[in-house]
Amino acid sequence: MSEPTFRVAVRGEAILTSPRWNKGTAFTAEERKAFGVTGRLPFRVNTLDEQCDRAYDQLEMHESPLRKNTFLQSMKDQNWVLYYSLIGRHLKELIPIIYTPTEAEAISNYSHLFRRSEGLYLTLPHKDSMEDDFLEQTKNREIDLIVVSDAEAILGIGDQGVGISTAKSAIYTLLAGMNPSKTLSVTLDVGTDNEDLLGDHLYVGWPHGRVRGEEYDQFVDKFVQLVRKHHPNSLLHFEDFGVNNAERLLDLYRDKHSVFNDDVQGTGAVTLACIMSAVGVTKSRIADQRIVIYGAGSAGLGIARQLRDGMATIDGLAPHDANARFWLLDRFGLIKESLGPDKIRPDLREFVRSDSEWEDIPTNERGEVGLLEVVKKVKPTVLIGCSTHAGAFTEEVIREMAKHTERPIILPLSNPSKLHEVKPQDANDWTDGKALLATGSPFPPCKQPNGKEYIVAECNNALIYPGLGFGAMTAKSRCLTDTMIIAGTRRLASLAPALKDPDEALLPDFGDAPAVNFEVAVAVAEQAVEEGNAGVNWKKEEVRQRVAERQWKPVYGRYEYDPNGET
Ligand SMILES: NC(=O)c1ccc[n+]([C@@H]2O[C@H](COP(=O)([O-])OP(=O)(O)OC[C@H]3O[C@@H](n4cnc5c(N)ncnc54)[C@H](O)[C@@H]3O)[C@@H](O)[C@H]2O)c1
Ligand SMILES: O=C(O)C[C@H](O)C(=O)O
Ligand SMILES: [Mn+2]
Repeated sequence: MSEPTFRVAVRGEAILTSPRWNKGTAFTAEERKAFGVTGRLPFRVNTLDEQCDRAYDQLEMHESPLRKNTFLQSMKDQNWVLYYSLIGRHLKELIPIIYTPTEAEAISNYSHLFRRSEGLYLTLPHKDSMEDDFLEQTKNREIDLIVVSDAEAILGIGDQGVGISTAKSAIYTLLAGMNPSKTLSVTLDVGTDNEDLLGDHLYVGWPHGRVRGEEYDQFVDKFVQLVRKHHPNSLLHFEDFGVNNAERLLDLYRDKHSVFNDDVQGTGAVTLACIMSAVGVTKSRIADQRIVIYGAGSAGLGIARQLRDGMATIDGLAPHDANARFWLLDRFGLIKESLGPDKIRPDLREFVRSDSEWEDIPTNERGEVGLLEVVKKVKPTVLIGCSTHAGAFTEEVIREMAKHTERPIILPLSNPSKLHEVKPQDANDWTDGKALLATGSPFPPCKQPNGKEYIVAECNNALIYPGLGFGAMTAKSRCLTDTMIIAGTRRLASLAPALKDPDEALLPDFGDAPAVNFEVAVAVAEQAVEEGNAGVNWKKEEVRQRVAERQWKPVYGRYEYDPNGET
């Protein structure tokens, strides 16, 4: 690959403190002179490889994953090329450090680990100056992607006040090649109901109860309108909003802007790909599955809808018949009619079971039907957990499921790892190695009764969302349609190792996540072209090359000083 040349306007101390332009010891002698930093750097010029070796040695000195996370975060603040190259070279080892599970620990300690601000913080008491604050950071910038979170439901660890959007956008760069200078991470700080944070004198967010209702809606709307006005072609990615806002905001804005909710749509898509792979192993169809979903929040609903749509588009089942293949449970047990509107969100309506089916089934003292009873009656072929309830899939539940199903498909998806509904090794042991497993965070392989190892796939939305977003962005699509998402999902499913060998993992390895997300992006962009949503004039045959050309790679390139160049 030939080295790109950049005309850069930043010089002196400013270039050394710019994570976008800083090369540290890799500035050449000519560049040091041109940018006025000869006296600010030690003599030796290093290659990027040498810098990565040094950085990796330094990383190794930190023992705990959280300290490694902090070290890498500092490196991101100093030098993007080095940060992304280092992680790219040790992807499998370092994704769990910057992403799940370690990011959960980093976010819950955000105020104590805080060193340097990153991205944009829009705080409710500053709502009147929101446009100025927004423009201060974004004017004259081309922005392709905005990741926004109000941090109400961070992974499974709940309300964190300020948090996750930066890790999610770093994953876009690492796994899809999104240019980091064209991404913006936004925290909408509307307060927090987390008492620990409110009582912590070091808490850096707005120390106020979480604002809800009309005031919240107006605040979010003001932000979305700014995005639409100033960056009409950007993709707006919503992350970890609370269950009462996630789907609602998606529905509100999906016709007006290219929006994507990762917990609903990204999780739905990766899980559909995983189930497509699993039914390949069991030689059945998605439409034949009986699916129990434990935890009917954003992820649970997104998964139910995506699998239901998969039954319809892939197997031709009528949507109504497809709905009947699902049993959803939440904290009040099985979602059935008699729970009433207080306990059933309106968006769950299509999956509510009728009471008459459950009349003779034992309940608890509150009249709720628990998971074990549901498994006994339904005899599910698929059991999915997105409840944040660690250990909910007990030995009794798993053994009961395995009694009726030759190869139970079991996906404990709650993150981080400690919140998984069942440990994969336990599910493996309790099913005599028959379970087809995937988890939300990385786990080591299971030891099988026959002495072999079973690789547990990581069914995490990061296997697909970067590609979905990058595909839509490169094709300049006005929206990210359901059909584009299905195209990406099918492409991901087609890459599943289990398709070639049923003893292999249900999804591709995370070490291959960049290649996988590239394929997803190509499929999404092809679909956008085909359905007439693309804002580019590409033929379908050229999409692959065009997507590849637009990927940002962590290489330094040559710099020439130009006072009118890039900043
Ligand atoms: N693997 C992935 O890619 C992925 C993607 C999204 C979410 N998740 C994980 O799924 C979990 C849920 O995320 P979400 O965004 O849907 O959150 P959410 O807050 O929208 O939903 C959680 C749901 O679980 C329910 N719940 C809580 N305790 C329960 C219990 N004891 N029994 C039954 N239901 C219970 C809640 O009432 C809520 O409806 C989190 O742990 C998150 O990390 C994983
Ligand atoms: O962030 C993740 O690891 C996946 C998912 O979006 C989640 O909320 O758990
Ligand atoms: Mn999430």
